[in-house]
Amino acid sequence: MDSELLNVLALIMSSLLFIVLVLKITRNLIKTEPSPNLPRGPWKLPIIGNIHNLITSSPHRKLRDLAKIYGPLMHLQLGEIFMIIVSSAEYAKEIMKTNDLIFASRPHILASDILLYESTDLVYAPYGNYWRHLRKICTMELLTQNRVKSFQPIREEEFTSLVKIIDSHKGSPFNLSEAILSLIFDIISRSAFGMKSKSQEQFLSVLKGVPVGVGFNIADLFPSAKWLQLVTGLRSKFEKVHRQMDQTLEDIINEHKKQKSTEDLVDVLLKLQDENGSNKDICLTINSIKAILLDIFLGGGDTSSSTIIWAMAEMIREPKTMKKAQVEVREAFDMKGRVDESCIDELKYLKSVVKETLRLHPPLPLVGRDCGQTCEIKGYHIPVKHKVIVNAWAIGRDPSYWTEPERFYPERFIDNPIDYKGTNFEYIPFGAGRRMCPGSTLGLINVEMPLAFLLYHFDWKLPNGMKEEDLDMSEEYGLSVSKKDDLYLIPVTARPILNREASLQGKKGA
Ligand code: HEM
Repeated sequence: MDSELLNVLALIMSSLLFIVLVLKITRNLIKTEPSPNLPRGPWKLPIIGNIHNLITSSPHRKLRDLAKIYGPLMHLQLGEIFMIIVSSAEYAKEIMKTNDLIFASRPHILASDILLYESTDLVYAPYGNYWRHLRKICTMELLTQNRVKSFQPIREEEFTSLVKIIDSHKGSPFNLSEAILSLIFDIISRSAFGMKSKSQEQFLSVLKGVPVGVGFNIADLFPSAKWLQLVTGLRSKFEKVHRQMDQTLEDIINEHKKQKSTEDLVDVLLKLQDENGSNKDICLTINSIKAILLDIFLGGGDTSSSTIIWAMAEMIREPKTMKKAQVEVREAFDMKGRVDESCIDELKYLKSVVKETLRLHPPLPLVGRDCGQTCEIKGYHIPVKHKVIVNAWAIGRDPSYWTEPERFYPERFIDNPIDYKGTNFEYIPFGAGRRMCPGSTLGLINVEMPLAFLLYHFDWKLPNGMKEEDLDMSEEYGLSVSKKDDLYLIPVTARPILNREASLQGKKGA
């Protein structure tokens, strides 16, 4: 939770003590109407409700602890906002499948209004014709299997140059977190915007300043108190970042209008804008294009890079797992002398490593929806406009579905039909239902391939004689939940990178 929030809370709390006492006395004197059967929740303080229950930097953990007491469907009040917290696969299915249409919009937040062009992007657009139109563009044009495949040369080039950089640091501690973050953002920006340019570098540096804690900040919890947006400085922070990002996107789009190069996502969107000129109902404006590009950039970058780092951190703590993954990758690619995407489906164990990483560390642990219409879920009353948060992280660690849930054990996914499609509600790292992530194909290839490269070319050791169990696995909330401390590892080159000609000759000889 934000530090501004803590300051404001301290003020509110002290002035509330008196009110609480008065209310406690009057509560017993006034007879209330029988309330509908709302899910249970912790006792609520006046005005702040349950904010004090959530003072922690890891809301998904705190919410799981509360759900252990109050149940898998829990009612909370955070300031002016009423929330239903879902912490079991059964209730997640009720929200994301049985009643998916009722919960098809997302909660309204200040950040998306300012940063994402009044929520005209795909992630935050309210459910309706406009959202359907954007979703179609994403699933049929921008993020299709073929489109993702078309970016293969970009990925291979970037992975190869990463291996060269790591090789030049062999034998000494290397900041893998930093290198992977910039690798993934380079790949996404080259795929979305074309070749790297001056404005892209600027875009990346601007994004590093995006304020964290989106969704649980004080301005979102007291939306009617607009002054809070000013006092906390949140509005001006968001507006500053927005102005910088907007200028960068404007430059990128203008460059694309002038120059014709290999087709990237900006070109596809501009083409669709021309074709849609006659469709007055759904107009793809330049701002919608910018908003979609931000979804791809923000949605696709941090999620993949944090998953890669969690996977490497978990494997370094479990040397047998890392060895097993390395043996598999090396057996698959030793004949070719290099890693390529054509064999990725053969890497069953590596895929299980990624699945297990996403079970323990879903980059977006809390999936937000809005209740569009009063309804009943298994006998509980869910009022319209309540926010619904599905705790995908807690569900992925629920002992009712997972044996030894806290253990990193990729073997659990071998010969196990559970997949990412959002039909197994005990495993929903990409969400489920109509708002499910449309970028899973791109996201997964951007995780699996770099891991294959890292495991094929290098052995890895912890620096300074650190023991496996001493590696700090603390989390940090940002655009996604990532490992708090950068992961430093010592690379030992096991398979030096061959130049393309040499590897092709090796192939011919074989
Ligand atoms: C490891 C990688 C990723 C993970 C774990 C992930 C996870 C998620 C989750 C949990 C949601 C919410 C789903 C729901 O409400 O049911 C989501 C939505 C979304 N994701 Fe991803 N994502 C990843 C990569 C990507 C990539 C690469 C892109 C695009 C390039 C992307 C674009 C989006 C968009 C646009 C939405 C909003 C969809 C809508 O509301 O209709 N994601 N993602």
